[in-house]
Amino acid sequence: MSVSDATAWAALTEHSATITERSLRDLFAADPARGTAMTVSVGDLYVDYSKHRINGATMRLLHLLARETHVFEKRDAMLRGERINVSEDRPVLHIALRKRRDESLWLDGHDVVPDVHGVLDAMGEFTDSLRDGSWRGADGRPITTVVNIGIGGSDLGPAMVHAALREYCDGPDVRFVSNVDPADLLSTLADLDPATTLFVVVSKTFSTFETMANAHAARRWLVDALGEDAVAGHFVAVSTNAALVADFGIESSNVFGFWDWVGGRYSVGSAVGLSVMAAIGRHRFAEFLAGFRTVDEHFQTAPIHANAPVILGLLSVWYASVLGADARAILPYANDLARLPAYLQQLAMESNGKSVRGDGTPVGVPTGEVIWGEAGTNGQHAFHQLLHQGTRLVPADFIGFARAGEDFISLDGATSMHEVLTANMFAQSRVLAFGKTKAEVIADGVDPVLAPHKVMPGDRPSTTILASELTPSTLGQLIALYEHQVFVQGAVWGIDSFDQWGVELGKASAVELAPALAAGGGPSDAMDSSTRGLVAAFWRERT
Ligand SMILES: O=P(O)(O)OC[C@H]1O[C@H](O)[C@H](O)[C@@H](O)[C@@H]1O
Repeated sequence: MSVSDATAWAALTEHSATITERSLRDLFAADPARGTAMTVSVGDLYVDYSKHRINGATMRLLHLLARETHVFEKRDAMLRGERINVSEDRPVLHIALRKRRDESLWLDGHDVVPDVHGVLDAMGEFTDSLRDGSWRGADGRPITTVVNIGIGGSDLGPAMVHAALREYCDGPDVRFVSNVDPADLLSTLADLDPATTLFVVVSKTFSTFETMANAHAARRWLVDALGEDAVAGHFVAVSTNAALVADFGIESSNVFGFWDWVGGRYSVGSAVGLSVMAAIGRHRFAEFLAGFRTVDEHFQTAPIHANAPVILGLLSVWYASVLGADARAILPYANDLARLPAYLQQLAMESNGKSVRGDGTPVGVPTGEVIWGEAGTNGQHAFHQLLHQGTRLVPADFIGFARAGEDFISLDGATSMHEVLTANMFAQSRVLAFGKTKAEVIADGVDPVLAPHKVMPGDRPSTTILASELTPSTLGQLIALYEHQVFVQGAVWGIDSFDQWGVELGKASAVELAPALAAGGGPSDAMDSSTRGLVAAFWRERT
């Protein structure tokens, strides 16, 4: 059944007209307990969804929608290892990465948990040797810098997590190179000594052009300085493709594997997190995985009305598909989470930016939102104007923490900077929701002619996720919360959230075009007139 055929769908569409006539001021006045009732706790995360354009009836209809679209059956099919990634004929088992050693998860008669822990143990031994200095580079000195080379899921996850856990990084310096733009690699290597640098080449397929180009360039940089024999001590790989890693010249003992049932954008808890483990150590990495597990277990067991990823997934469907919101803002009030919006862009948009369902038929309703955002308070001085007074509906996710690792006293000598930061986060969601009427503006003494400019419309929805502190565990919880939210969206829409065919044609087209830009190339009549013009302009500017 297509989502638009569900009984709940017609009911939600009808209900949307009446609920959006009611302001959030009105809804809060009608139910004094709303601000605490419309909340859910999972692990260390307190999730407040009271500032959404919903009431109890909306939630009941959304629950019906989840039942009619078999969200829980689809979740259970994923957990049983069924091949729910239909277009690639693969199971989807990133939750296995977070299982405890004493648990099991059977796939085709084989328990994959011992495999997962075997790789984690190997990662632990390797990263211990980097961290204690016993892994020696070509001239006998310990490694001081790890350079992670990867792109997409092989970069965004480890880069985001490494930045987020800045306060926990006590191992070698870790840097990230992803772009095929030579500027990325050059700027990263500029101040490095090859003898104390180790490269981690991360690629699920080990055939991604950008990663292979950067890895080969890095190899040349190293070999030019230290000779061919140095490669073994300065390159390790993370991949599912052992054969291609061997062709590159990395020893099999220096390869950390994972499996095709881990999607790239769901892989930061696998060996793809090797650089993170090097930075924070294996015990902190275990805490990170335990954080995921807390939310995995909640997703599997919590009833529908108290299941945080289910609630958040259904709310995002409500906005994207029923109320017509095209975008969602991710606003972490934590500078160390500055890369979270980029990470969630891949997680959400590559998963659910689809138009057809698993069986190839059209979805029939708008799907994945445009995800964007910036760390607070920076965004307040840039784009929050549009959120507050613009014409578009952009639900926002505010993410903040009760405690800061380190803090400074603020300007008034009494409040800390972290307290001011958090006050800003609470204030933004409050003003977005409740606004300021024309009468209130005029009551402040504003000239009635100018008052419309200062009216704050309100009724701008948001979720607030408040955690105790940004730690490996709470970060794992937050990521798992979003992973499962994305799952719930895809389940309602009936799409395959685990493939990414939309990125393939662009890659093939770049390969086809590259010779036209290389020596001896140039525009050709076979090209469309725009591409021909661009290639001609490229050559004009070159010569
Ligand atoms: O890890 P790799 O195989 O190198 O893939 C890296 C990335 O490239 C692909 O184009 C996909 O769009 C991403 O989902 C993937 O994470």
